[in-house]
Amino acid sequence: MDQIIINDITLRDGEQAAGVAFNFEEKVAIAKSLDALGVDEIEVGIPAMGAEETRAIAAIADLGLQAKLLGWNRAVISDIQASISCGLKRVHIAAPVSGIQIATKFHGQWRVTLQQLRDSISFALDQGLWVAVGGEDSSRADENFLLDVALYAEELGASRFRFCDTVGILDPLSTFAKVQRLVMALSIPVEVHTHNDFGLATANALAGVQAGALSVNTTVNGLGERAGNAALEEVVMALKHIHGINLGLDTPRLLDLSRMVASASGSNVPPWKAIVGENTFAHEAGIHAHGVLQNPITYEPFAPEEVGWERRLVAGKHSGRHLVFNVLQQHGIILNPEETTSVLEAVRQQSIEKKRGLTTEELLNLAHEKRYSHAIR
Ligand SMILES: CC(=O)SCCNC(=O)CCNC(=O)[C@H](O)C(C)(C)COP(=O)(O)OP(=O)(O)OC[C@H]1O[C@@H](n2cnc3c(N)ncnc32)[C@H](O)[C@@H]1OP(=O)(O)O
Ligand SMILES: O=C(O)CCC(=O)C(=O)O
Repeated sequence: MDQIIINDITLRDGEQAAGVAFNFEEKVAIAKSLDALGVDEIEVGIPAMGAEETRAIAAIADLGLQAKLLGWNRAVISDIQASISCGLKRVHIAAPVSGIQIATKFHGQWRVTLQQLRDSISFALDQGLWVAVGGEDSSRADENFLLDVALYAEELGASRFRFCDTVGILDPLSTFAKVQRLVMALSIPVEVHTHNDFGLATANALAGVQAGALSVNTTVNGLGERAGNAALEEVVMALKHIHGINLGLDTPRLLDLSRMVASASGSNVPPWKAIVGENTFAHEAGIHAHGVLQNPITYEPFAPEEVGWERRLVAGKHSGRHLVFNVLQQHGIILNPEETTSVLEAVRQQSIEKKRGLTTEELLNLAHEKRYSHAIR
């Protein structure tokens, strides 16, 4: 399998999540962090949105980042002009391809859709731009029409075609079949763009890659329209550890990037969120901790340091003797078996009362109390 390109769209589809609005500084900082991580491409936003957005995009274009920058455009010449005025050299041009969307946006006039696509691609190429084309709602499009539009875009000079599962209705098998059909028919690379409406965005993105897509759209934390997009951190780590495709990104930066985007989007990451959630490398359950203490891979798919985390042992309702003994030992307290059992019982009780795991300080206090009560017995 060739090198896979990550085209991160946090600054475009990510920011389209309802209620999310990055300011100038946040957009620039996120672009810099994506670049430092090593993503190949960044879809920086939608220049047609107007002055504030173009100011941020132009500032990002001025940074001289390694990553290639793309502006998102409708198949409308004024959108492309706005991209050019930001200093962008690459444009993504989107056209609806499903009957549903052509009915809504172009009153069912598919010829007009194709004319607008042709005019905007030709205009962009005449201006010396690199052009990618997106088939919006590809997954619900008639497959022959989709293929015709993609071939038409290729013939007009587009350098890549984006297959969009715009409302996230595919599963990995159907994604594979639809993407493979395009890959086999086109000479230009195919990009896969997936949504998480049924929780399948990452799985579908990976299926797209397995089908031959050479480029994947991702967003940090999976931020995006409705239930979001394929999460950057999930796609990158799954490609590496499930499919053996190491993109060479500086993955220990993923955690800080996730926190930056969570803060800028005002959307906290749930603790159980893959890769960047705070429980990803936390172990409370006795059997897990017992295993991890001997060999971390017993209950971890890869080392926490790879993505910026440290492993944590949390004393709580489900803990066992080994965890309690070990955490206290790390703090210089060696308990005998009787004391350990007694601390463990108290941990369970307190955890239920507090409805959370205990902090290290709370565990240490408990250990001191129990030791003292055993000593004076
Ligand atoms: C699946 C996706 O994520 S697509 C990206 C969606 N992102 C956004 O919408 C966020 C940014 N959007 C905006 O700021 C605005 O919608 C703008 C600036 C693009 C357009 O704003 P407005 O002129 O006020 O139009 P509005 O948003 O109400 O309607 C969208 C218009 O774009 C048209 N349109 C939608 N998609 C396309 C397309 N791919 N190509 C050409 N025209 C399109 C619609 O038919 C409608 O046209 P009309 O004004 O002639 O009826
Ligand atoms: O780029 C396109 O064609 C549309 C992308 C998109 O955001 C979507 O289809 O969900």
